[in-house]
Amino acid sequence: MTEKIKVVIAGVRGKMGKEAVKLMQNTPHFEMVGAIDHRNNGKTLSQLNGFMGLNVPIYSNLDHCFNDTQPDVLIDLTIPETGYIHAKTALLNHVRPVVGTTGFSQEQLVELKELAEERNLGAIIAPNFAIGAILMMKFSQMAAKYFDDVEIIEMHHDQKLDAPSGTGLKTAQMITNQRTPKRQGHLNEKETIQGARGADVDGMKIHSVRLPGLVAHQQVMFGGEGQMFTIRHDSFDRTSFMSGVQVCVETIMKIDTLVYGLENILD
Ligand SMILES: NC(=O)C1=CN([C@@H]2O[C@H](COP(=O)(O)OP(=O)(O)OC[C@H]3O[C@@H](n4cnc5c(N)ncnc54)[C@H](OP(=O)(O)O)[C@@H]3O)[C@@H](O)[C@H]2O)C=CC1
Ligand SMILES: O=C(O)C1=N[C@H](C(=O)O)C[C@H](O)C1
Repeated sequence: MTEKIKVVIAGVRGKMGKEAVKLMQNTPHFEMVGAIDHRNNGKTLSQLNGFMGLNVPIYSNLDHCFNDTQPDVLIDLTIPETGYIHAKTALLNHVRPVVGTTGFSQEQLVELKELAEERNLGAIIAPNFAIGAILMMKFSQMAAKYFDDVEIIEMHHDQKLDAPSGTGLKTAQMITNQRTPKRQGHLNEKETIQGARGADVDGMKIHSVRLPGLVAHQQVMFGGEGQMFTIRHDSFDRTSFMSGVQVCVETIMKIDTLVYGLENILD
């Protein structure tokens, strides 16, 4: 019998955290050994609303949690500043981080990659766990070879902290690998209200929409002579992310470097 993968989840009370806990319960080869929650140190999950019967210890301090529970993997679903500290602390404790939290800087990604490689540990930072979103990004990268003019519109719920979204930023980076930098729009274009034309990556634009009712949506629009090509993905429910989380937890046990983006580990 293969051994179970022992997992700690940070951000358990959050929208993504709750789904990740269900994934643990429904996956026989995963075992949730601890939870990180800055408000409920010392309790067990079963003492919180919505986690009936789950006798999992809660910690606010990662070092204590790792020392007591000896996990293989940390899944982080918190906020940008905390997610970065959690990923770093995990690697320093020989625990492999699967990070869904978005909003990391380029410097933070480089630092975590160096740390993972120094320690020969797997680490995955996945701006989007949904397979449809990965395909949207890959197809956008393909299309960018033929269209230089592109605008990314990412749309999320209004509780989101980071803008642009991790997915929007990753899409722009993937397109940049194919597209010759080009300043889009009219040469003399002027914003009469700052920000009207969106964020700029090598002359391509990213627009962030935040509205109640949305979950996670993105469309990538390519314009050419007399034509428009639009690639769109919608996550209507956070269950859409969970098969990707599962693949990450399984894969991270077999790699010894940091992978940024699920597209790099899917067959
Ligand atoms: N990669 C992907 O596919 C996806 C990534 N995300 C990302 O995942 C992250 C979480 O999203 P979501 O679940 O919607 O957000 P929520 O706001 O619903 O959940 C965040 C959770 O993190 C907790 N938290 C905040 N600070 C700390 C801390 N210092 N220590 C421990 N826990 C902390 C919050 O607790 P409290 O409420 O008490 O502050 C809350 O329970 C975001 O960065 C989001 O962008 C989201 C969806 C998909
Ligand atoms: O905050 C969210 O909700 C999401 N965050 C990720 C992102 O920033 O791209 C993934 C998904 O879009 C949902």
